[in-house]
Amino acid sequence: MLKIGIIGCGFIGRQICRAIDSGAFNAELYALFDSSQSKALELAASLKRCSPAYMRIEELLQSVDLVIESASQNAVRLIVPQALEAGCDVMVLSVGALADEELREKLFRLAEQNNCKLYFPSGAIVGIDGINSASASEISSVTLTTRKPPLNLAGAPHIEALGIELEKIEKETLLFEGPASEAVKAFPANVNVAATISLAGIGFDRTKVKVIADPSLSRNVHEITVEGKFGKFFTRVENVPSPENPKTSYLAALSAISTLKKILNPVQIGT
Ligand SMILES: NC(=O)C1=CN([C@@H]2O[C@H](COP(=O)(O)OP(=O)(O)OC[C@H]3O[C@@H](n4cnc5c(N)ncnc54)[C@H](OP(=O)(O)O)[C@@H]3O)[C@@H](O)[C@H]2O)C=CC1
Ligand SMILES: O=C([O-])CC(=O)C(=O)O
Repeated sequence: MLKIGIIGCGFIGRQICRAIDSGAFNAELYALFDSSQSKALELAASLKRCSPAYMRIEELLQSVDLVIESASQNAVRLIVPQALEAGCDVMVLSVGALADEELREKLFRLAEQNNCKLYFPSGAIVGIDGINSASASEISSVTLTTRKPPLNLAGAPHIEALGIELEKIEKETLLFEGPASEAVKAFPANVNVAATISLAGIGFDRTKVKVIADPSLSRNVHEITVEGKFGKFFTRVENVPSPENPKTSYLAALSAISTLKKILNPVQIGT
């Protein structure tokens, strides 16, 4: 049975643990790790069927088959290379870390050398299936427009660097416009989706991103427009934010759970 280790026991990590704990998967939730040991222990104690152990990273990587990173871009930089070197498959949620070309090439090389799989769930967006299909031919442009309630953007380096007072925003306001390579650094906990789109499509420099704060919204809205030889498509999702971490949409956790299902299931649907 596939042994799973979860790195990061926040909103997404908890949702994945609960899904495995429901008994829906033929997999064992074997180990947890979080920078807060008490958070991981609390999560483990809340589960009914599974009894994952809290482990040091080195021990966890020697014990599991699949590592699910649901922590931070920093965790991707520090832990994912070690996980691949240890022969683990890895699912990455903090995809924005892959804007760093050196890290991206290192991870792809390690995955190949160690015969491991790297999984990037669709996360909080809809349309990755279409981008995957379209990229079998030529894509000419990809644009992501992300709209969030202003306070869901709190703490982002871009907001802090410019001293933007989010609570004073009274109407729809464009806060950022630029390539995905810059967007994921400016908003590392808000537009990981831009990185996933870049990986699937035309890369971090050609993928254009707009981030808009909109006080009339209660949901996190992502729109994608893609044009290429196939024609053109537009997707829009209005995501319910997690009550525990409103920067993150519920759909992102569901997409990780769905990716796990896909990994375990012999029947594959969609691109
Ligand atoms: N791909 C996508 O579409 C999406 C990706 N995300 C990303 O997924 C990740 C998880 O999201 P979410 O569950 O909402 O986040 P949370 O903040 O709710 O949980 C993350 C947890 O991981 C811990 N953590 C952070 N860094 C490390 C580390 N280096 N080692 C161990 N633990 C660490 C945090 O601890 P502490 O609080 O102490 O830092 C926290 O407990 C985030 O990076 C988020 O930006 C989110 C939404 C969509
Ligand atoms: O959950 C969302 O709406 C998107 C998000 O935070 C991210 O991509 O980092």
